Amino acid sequence: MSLRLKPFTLALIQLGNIGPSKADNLKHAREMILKAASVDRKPDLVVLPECFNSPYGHVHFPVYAENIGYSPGKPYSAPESKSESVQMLSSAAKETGTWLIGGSIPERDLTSNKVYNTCTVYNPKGDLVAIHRKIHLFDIDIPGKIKFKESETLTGGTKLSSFDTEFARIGLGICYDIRFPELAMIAARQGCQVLIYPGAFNLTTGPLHWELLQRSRAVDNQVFMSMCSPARDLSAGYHAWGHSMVVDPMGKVVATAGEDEEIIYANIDTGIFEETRRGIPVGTQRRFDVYKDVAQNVPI
Ligand SMILES: NC(=O)CC(=O)C(=O)O
Repeated sequence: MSLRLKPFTLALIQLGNIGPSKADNLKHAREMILKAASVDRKPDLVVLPECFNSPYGHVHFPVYAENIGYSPGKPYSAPESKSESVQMLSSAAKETGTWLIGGSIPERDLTSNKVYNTCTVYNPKGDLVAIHRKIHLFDIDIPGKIKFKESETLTGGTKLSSFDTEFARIGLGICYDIRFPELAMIAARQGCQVLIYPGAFNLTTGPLHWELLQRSRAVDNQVFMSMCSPARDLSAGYHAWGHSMVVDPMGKVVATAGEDEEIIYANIDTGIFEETRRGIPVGTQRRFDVYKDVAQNVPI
């Protein structure tokens, strides 16, 4: 059963200065979380970008990976986690008294020794309440433009993830996951009104696809859709697109960042959510009797 969407304020931290020192990255992320929360109208939910504690690249993931003490099917525990990133995120959420989506970090599962690109989520008491392992790995090759193969060192997650707050049910994904509309549609059908995907598009795909995909997922599912990127750093090995964004259920961009480090805020308005669903009732007009072969895995 879906809980009711209530108005809330979302803050996206388009984090800059992500360099080789994990300690510096964590220190800077912590300062920015405190800064994001120290405004007159404190945000209810703060979000960090994909891979905020490590440079983004398959060679870096195993080197920066931390075990976060997570075993599928077992309860999460931030205070017991030995992960320095989890410790920092948990204490920052508690100190600010806000919900926190901790971007993503490379995570090592000690049982399998596999490495994942993992998002962790904290409530205002600092409890670790949700985890999302990036499901669709970013393996692309556009000749002369960009070649990237996360699967060289990462394993894809196998579970859909969402969490409930007092103001919304929120669906999670990470970056490339947005290209697979099924994930967003299932989340919406499970009652998520807001989808938040930490992400790091690049200078080839970003200009054409970053906004288009977010507006598409928002309109398809009549949800708020948001992606939070690192700032662009042309001295880094991977050049992130930036332009962290929040889109409303009508597909309107309600907040967007530039390329540099920046914190943007968006007021999530329940009126537009209800009006959109009432005015264009696609949620009740679907023809699942006609879409039978969607679930058949036939490559195109
Ligand atoms: N970095 C990603 O996971 C995805 C991306 O950059 C793209 O889809 O384009």
